[in-house]
Amino acid sequence: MASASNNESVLEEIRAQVKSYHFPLDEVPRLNCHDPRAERLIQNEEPVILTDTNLVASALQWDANYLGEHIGNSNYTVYFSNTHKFLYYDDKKISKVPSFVPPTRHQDLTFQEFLRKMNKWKNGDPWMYLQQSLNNTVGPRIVQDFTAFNWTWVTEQQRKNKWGPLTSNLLLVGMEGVITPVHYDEQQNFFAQIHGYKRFLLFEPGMFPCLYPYPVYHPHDRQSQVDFDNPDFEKFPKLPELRGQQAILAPGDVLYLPVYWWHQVESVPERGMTISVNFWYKSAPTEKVVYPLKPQQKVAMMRNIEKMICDVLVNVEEVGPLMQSMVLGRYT
Ligand SMILES: O=C(O)C(=O)C[C@H](CCCc1ccccc1)C(=O)O
Ligand SMILES: [Zn+2]
Repeated sequence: MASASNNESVLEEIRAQVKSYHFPLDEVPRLNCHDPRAERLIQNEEPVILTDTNLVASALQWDANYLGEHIGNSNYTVYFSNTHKFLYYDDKKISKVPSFVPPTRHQDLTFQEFLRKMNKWKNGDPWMYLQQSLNNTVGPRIVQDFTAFNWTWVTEQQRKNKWGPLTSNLLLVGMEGVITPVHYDEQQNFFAQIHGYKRFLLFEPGMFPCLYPYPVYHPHDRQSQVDFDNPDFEKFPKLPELRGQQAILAPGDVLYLPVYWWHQVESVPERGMTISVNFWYKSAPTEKVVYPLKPQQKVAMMRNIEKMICDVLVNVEEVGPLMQSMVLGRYT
């Protein structure tokens, strides 16, 4: 296990190597999970990198060969992209947008088939990203490692923060350099880094007006329309107001990624393949509404309003014009 100090020096090296963007980035605090400041950040639903949780200590031995040997021969969803970006889309919403062209393809492969493709990958081949919820088809050794996760700590966090049930653990195995573009999720997330280095760009929910998500009915619902590598300031005039934080995760680190917080995830280039497991929890129900509403609550409300208008109008082409006639010249 790398000592804390040389983790810090590698992280410093990576901070110097990673790409900079048009917006400023502060550093997400990196704290020992026993530090009361860490607890307070989690209670305030703010991101924090937690060290010494031992959440996935039993998996720190995982690498491509270990997984190839022990994970079993069931199928895993492997995404393919002609670029290093993997923009997620919801298959179930494609019917609503006939012109939609999926930016990635996916195939079910055994882990061993995935590894074979990885080992013979050459420039010009599609990029690959394995993304699959862990299930009971994994081999006994992986079950043992999974059982040995620090469930005491994470379950205590779930209880203290009044979260709902754990909904899934997504296993992520990415080639170096792959990127999941900026989006938000509707669940609380403890993101555990197991192998390799991942860089998160994080933006608070209140940055919604600067990130221009696709319509709720669109297959890219919850994803930003903005391409950080080619920002269109005409189409997205509030983009210059964007500012965020970055979190670089080393093996063993756990990022608390609060619900509704925007994030882009990069497997740091030239640092090898990355292996991660996330822990998605249903968020706590709103007990007592307190005014002014939090940005997260406004996002949830906007989503409900969009969904209702889509349901009533049926033809999604009419949604924009209706909302514009409601707002333009009246609220603007
Ligand atoms: O854990 C998270 O929330 C992440 O975004 C991690 C991210 C992959 C997530 C893929 C995905 C994106 C949108 C909807 C469902 C699945 C990565 O590590 O590349
Ligand atoms: Zn996400």
